[in-house]
Amino acid sequence: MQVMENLVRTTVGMSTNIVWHECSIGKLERQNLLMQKGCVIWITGFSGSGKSTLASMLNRQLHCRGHVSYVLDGDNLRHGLNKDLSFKAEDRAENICRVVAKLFADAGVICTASLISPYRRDRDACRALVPDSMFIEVFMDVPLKVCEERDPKGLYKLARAGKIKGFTGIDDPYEPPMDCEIVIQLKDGKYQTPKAMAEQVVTYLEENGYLKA
Ligand SMILES: Nc1ncnc2c1ncn2[C@@H]1O[C@H](COP(=O)(O)OS(=O)(=O)O)[C@@H](OP(=O)(O)O)[C@H]1O
Ligand SMILES: Nc1ncnc2c1ncn2[C@@H]1O[C@H](COP(=O)(O)OP(=O)(O)O)[C@@H](O)[C@H]1O
Repeated sequence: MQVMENLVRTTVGMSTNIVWHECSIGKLERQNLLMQKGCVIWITGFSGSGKSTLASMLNRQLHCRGHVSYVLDGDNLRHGLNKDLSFKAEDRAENICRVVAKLFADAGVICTASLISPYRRDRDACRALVPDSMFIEVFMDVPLKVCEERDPKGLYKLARAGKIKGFTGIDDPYEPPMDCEIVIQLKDGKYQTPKAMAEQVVTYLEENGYLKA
């Protein structure tokens, strides 16, 4: 690190001689304008567990209440920003840490990231990137058997037939959270509707002060 005329030049990774610029508008001002607290809602679970369904319904509910929200979906990110990444463990880790949810949350947006994110250490690394209490981890506690029966894209069938290698839950691991903010699970022995799942998350946001400045 070098200091020259009040400018601090530094090196981060491969970026040399870079200087951090402070913005004149801070997080609190953005929060007051939007009347909400930016945060990351991180939805993790098997393929077919309902991550995208919950993300979509949740964002519809937030939008209807006048909140600014955005969805980052693993499948969608892999169509662009993350298209160079495979499903091997190190690429899944890179896939997750490249997710720009932190920036959205800093901008004041309620940002939903919906990714399998199978490894605990990768999710914890993401949590560590955002300030305290801005990271809300949601676990889709849906057994593999149910996800496999749903199989809306036919991927489990292909994985069972050995046509997709390293498929989460079949021949690749999934580590459920040990302690997360929200667990979506059976209620009265039945799966909740997408509307009820989204309401559970909205209630959490309301009770924890995210839906006001
Ligand atoms: N090998 C393997 N394992 C798991 N999933 C696979 C695989 N290959 C392709 N797909 C499809 O990719 C979607 C998951 O992408 P993610 O970016 O969320 O995965 S990860 O977080 O990097 O593990 C996942 O989408 P969802 O069903 O929405 O979870 C699948 O459609
Ligand atoms: N709460 C639910 N009850 C019943 N079916 C659901 C529910 N949530 C999702 N599904 C269905 O399960 C399948 C997988 O959902 P999806 O949201 O695509 O999962 P993921 O994003 O985790 O792969 C879809 O066919 C969807 O309609």
